[in-house]
Amino acid sequence: MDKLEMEHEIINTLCKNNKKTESYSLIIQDKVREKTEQQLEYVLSPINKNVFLEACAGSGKTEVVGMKTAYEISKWNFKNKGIAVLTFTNEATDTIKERVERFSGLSSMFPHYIGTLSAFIHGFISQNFGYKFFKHKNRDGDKSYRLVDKNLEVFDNHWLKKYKIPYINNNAGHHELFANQIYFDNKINDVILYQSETKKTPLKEFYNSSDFQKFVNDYREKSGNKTALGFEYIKEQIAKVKNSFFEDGFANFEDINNIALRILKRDSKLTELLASRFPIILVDECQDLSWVEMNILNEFKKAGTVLHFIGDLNQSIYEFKNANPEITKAFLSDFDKYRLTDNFRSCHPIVELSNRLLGITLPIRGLGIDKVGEKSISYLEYNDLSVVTEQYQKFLIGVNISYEKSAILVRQQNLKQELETNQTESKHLLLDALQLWLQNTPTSQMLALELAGKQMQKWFGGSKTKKNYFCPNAIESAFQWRIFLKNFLEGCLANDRLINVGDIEYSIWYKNFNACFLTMIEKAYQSLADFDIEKRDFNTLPKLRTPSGSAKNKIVIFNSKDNSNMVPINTIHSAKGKDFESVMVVSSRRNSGNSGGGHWKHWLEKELESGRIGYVANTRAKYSLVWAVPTLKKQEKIEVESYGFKRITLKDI
Ligand SMILES: Nc1ncnc2c1ncn2[C@@H]1O[C@H](COP(=O)(O)OP(=O)(O)OP(=O)(O)O)[C@@H](O)[C@H]1O
Repeated sequence: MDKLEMEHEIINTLCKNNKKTESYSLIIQDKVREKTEQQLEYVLSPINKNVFLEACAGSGKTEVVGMKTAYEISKWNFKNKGIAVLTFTNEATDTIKERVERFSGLSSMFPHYIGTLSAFIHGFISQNFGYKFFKHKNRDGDKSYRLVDKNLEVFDNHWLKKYKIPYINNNAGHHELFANQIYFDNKINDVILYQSETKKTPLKEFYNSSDFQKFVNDYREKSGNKTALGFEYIKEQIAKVKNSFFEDGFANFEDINNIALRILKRDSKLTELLASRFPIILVDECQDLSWVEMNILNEFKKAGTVLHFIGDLNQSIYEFKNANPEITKAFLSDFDKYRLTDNFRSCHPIVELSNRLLGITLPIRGLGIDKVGEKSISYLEYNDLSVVTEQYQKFLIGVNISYEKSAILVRQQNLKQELETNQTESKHLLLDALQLWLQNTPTSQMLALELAGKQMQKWFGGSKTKKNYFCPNAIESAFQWRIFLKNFLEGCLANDRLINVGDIEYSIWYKNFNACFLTMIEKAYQSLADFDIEKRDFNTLPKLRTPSGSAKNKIVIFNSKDNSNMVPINTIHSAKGKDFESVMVVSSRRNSGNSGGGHWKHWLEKELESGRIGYVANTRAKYSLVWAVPTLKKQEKIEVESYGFKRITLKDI
């Protein structure tokens, strides 16, 4: 079919319902005619074949998925089975629903389903049938699972104590863990011990660690049993706790996916039933599928469901949840391929640069307007991060792009916080911490804890870094340290003389503070004492002295930056799927191994996730892309400029 014939077919199908008004038909005609041949070809792609629509950044795939869905459901004749369109976020679900409603003229989607993949897996599989495969106490006829977050802390959820994981404790360099913090990883066939997104340890690794091996060997020596505490035994003991967690009707997010996969693998009849309920499944942003999610969909495929995957493997940035573009690519090898290679969002220089950096050889075209000419790709060197935002804002004024339509993107939260908070060094740590605590915003309170921690560690001793709010080495729980700081600050707030600082001198505040701080620190310490290796006598602490030169000055209220008139700062992950007229991607200062894709050199890595992280960031920009990088050496400058980046000079800002 040529373009005209394709348009005709789609318009006729979408408008065939007599009830549809003339204005609706006109909108549909416009919308269909503005589509490219590639876009129309996908809308008309067969739904009896597995298809991969490889859609480059900015290619309008959301709209295409919406039109495809509307086209198929306009032809649909079944009442008891339908198409499932699966996304990864509620926001994406809403956008697709809105498009489908607009293109189909329908307001009820039944028997079709548009929703997140998680809601689909949980709602149609695990919550309905999990109890058949795992023991479930089935209280009052409720056979579902209550989802318990992996990050839920036992501190204010004492009920979790019942599910404490045996053998995992501080002796082996680990915190206590509870059943909500462990899950099975099918891909590596091992249990994962979860402490945080950056600290997940496979059980085998934990078991073989020198600390744990020492514990095992000591035990064997003491008990005279040379085979005691073997790996399989420990694993079984852990499984017992996990099973009782399930039995009581609890599960974490990963468990729910595992339960679904187990159901589909064990019960082919049920899988066939589910596959016949959803004979077609479309997955938007398929590059974000984790290993287990892909295997769940594979069970549907084996039972007869046709899969349409839509996405961009170059934007695969969820390694931490086990999403791997190589595995996705292998899975897609027998799918029919369709492509969208026109980027309508970004101007050509930005598209060309992004492709070159990642080594993309597809003929992707940048069709967005080129509004700022040779300033489309620029770099800004910094010595001092605190002035970068201001310089970028001046640059934006120069190229006539508004702050609201721009974004500053960073890889990591800590860089975001650093850019958001006031960089002027605080001289009056506790006084400033109290003022910030009173401001009661997440950012100001984080900074308050940091300042309070910095002062406290001078008294406690032993902390080297500002990580965990300067938690001293002798304190075994960084979490309890945070609580202690919070309790201390809140204790101070009860004292009017410490918070009413208008028109008084610093020396007076310090005098007031010294008069009462002992009581407050002792009170806050009560909850920390159990986690402190050292014994403390706060009576021996020196009094806090007014920093020299400020005694007779009136107190100036410490302020975190007023963020209301600033370019918003986002992490790259949270900017996925969005676009901005100008984007400044800020590189971390150092190219250390653990900056996880945060340094500009990582964005030049073609084969690695860090390169894709850079790609996602770069392709958010429509007219202007700026890299803020720490001052470059001569060779580095040559390298950056070889990609076409133009240096932003003082005269630009
Ligand atoms: N055929 C077309 N002609 C003109 N503009 C189009 C066309 N198709 C899509 N667009 C526009 O291109 C822009 C980019 O679309 P969209 O944000 O849906 O891209 P995307 O494929 O989801 O990108 P990404 O994967 O990078 O997030 C939108 O403003 C959309 O309206």
